[in-house]
Amino acid sequence: MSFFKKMREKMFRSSDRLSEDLDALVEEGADTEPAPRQTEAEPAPEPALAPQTQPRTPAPLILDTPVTDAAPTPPPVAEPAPTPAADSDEPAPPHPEPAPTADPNPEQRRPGFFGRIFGQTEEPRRILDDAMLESLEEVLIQADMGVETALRVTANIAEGRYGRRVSSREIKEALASEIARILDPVARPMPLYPSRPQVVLVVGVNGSGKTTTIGKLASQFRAAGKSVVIAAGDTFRAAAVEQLQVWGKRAGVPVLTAPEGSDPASLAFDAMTKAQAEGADLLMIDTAGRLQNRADLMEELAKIVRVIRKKDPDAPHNTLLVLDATTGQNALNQVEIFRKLADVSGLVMTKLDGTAKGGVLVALADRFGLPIHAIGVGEQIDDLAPFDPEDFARALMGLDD
Ligand SMILES: Nc1nc2c(ncn2[C@@H]2O[C@H](COP(=O)(O)OP(=O)(O)OP(=O)(O)O)[C@@H](O)[C@H]2O)c(=O)[nH]1
Repeated sequence: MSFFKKMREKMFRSSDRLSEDLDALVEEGADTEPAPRQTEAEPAPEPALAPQTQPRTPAPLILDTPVTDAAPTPPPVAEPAPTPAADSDEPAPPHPEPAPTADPNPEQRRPGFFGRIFGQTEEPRRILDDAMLESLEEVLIQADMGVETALRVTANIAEGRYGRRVSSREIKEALASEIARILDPVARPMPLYPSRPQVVLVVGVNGSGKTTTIGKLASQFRAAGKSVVIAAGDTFRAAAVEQLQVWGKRAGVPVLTAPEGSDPASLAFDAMTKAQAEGADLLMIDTAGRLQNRADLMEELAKIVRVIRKKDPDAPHNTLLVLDATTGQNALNQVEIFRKLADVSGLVMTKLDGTAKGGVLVALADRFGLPIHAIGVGEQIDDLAPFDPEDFARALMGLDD
C-alpha cells in the first residue's frame, strides 16, 4: 500500500461521514426518470483520475537552503500489478476483467459503477439548484469548513454547473478541486535558513500537540542530517518537561531543561548559547500554552523573543503555531489569539487522524492564508506528514482514488 493511501486512511477515518452525506444529498433529490442523454449540459465526463491513482511521492517536509518553492518530485513509480502464480490453487475468477482498452465511444459509457452493481442504468443524479446548493452548504459547514468558506466553495462549484444534473461523484470531484485550489497557496514546507542555529519557536494551547510535534520534527530533521537542540520552555509544568524529554530520547536529540517555575526566557537564552557553541542547525523552543492569563503569556513569549534576539537579531526564524484539528472552529479563534501574542509564521495541524473536523483546515487557509507546513496523523514519531493539498482535499471528500 502506498504511503499516501495509508495516510489517507489514517487521516480521515470519519471523513466517510462527509462523503456519505454528499451521497445522501444527491440520492434524496435524484430524479427517477431515466436520464436523457446529456451532451452539452453534462459536465465533462469523469475527470482523468490517473494522477491520483498512482502512488504519489510526498512533498518534502524539510527543505535544504536556499529556500525554494515546491521542490520537484520525482515521477511516481507505479506499483506492479500482482500476477497470479502459475501453480496457484486459487480458482480463476469467473469473469476475469479484460485488460482496459481505449473506450471507442465515451458517450455510451453507461452504466456506471453503481449501475453495474445494482443493475441500474445510471448512478443517481440530481439537478444542481438552489435547494441542493443550500444542502451542500450545510454539509460543508457540518464538516467544520466555516460558513464563509462553505458559501464561497458552493458558489464556485455552482458556476457552470447550475441547472445541470450532477452525480455525487461529480460533486465530490468538483468540491475536491475547489478545496485544493484554496489550500494550494498555503501548503508550504517549513523553510530552512542558513542561520545557525535556526530558531523555531513552537506555540499553541496546552494539549494541542506541541510536544509531540517537536519530537516528530526533531526526528525528521535528524534523519535529514541536521543537529537539533530542544529547549523545554514550559518550565511551570513538570509533566510537560518530562514528556519532552521522552520525545527527545526517541528522536535522539538533547533536551535542555530548567528548574520547575524558573524563567523560560533564561532557559531560552542558555539554550541559544549552547546551540551556538555546538554549532547546532536547529534550536526548537517549546513554550507554555496557558491562555487563561493572556497578558502573562504574551509577556512570557515576548521576553523569550527579546533574549534570543540578543544572540541573533533575526531569531526566531520560524514561529510555529500547533493546532488541534479536533477542536474544529475553535482553531480559528486560536489563530486570531496567537497572532496577537506572537509573530506566527506557519501552522502545523495535529490529530487529523480520526476526526470529522478536518474541514477547519480549509477555513483556516481561506481566512488567514498562513502557510501550513505539516499535519499530524497519529501519536507515533513518524506520524507527521507534509501537507499535500490535493491528497488532503480528496481524502476530505472520501475520494480514495
Ligand atoms: N491522534 C493523535 N494524537 C496526537 C497527535 N499529536 C499529538 N497527539 C496527542 O495529543 C496529546 C497532547 O499532545 P502534547 O504533544 O502533549 O500536547 P502539548 O501541546 O505539548 O500539551 P502540553 O504538554 O499539555 O502543553 C498527547 O496524548 C498526544 O499523543 C496526532 O497527530 N494524532
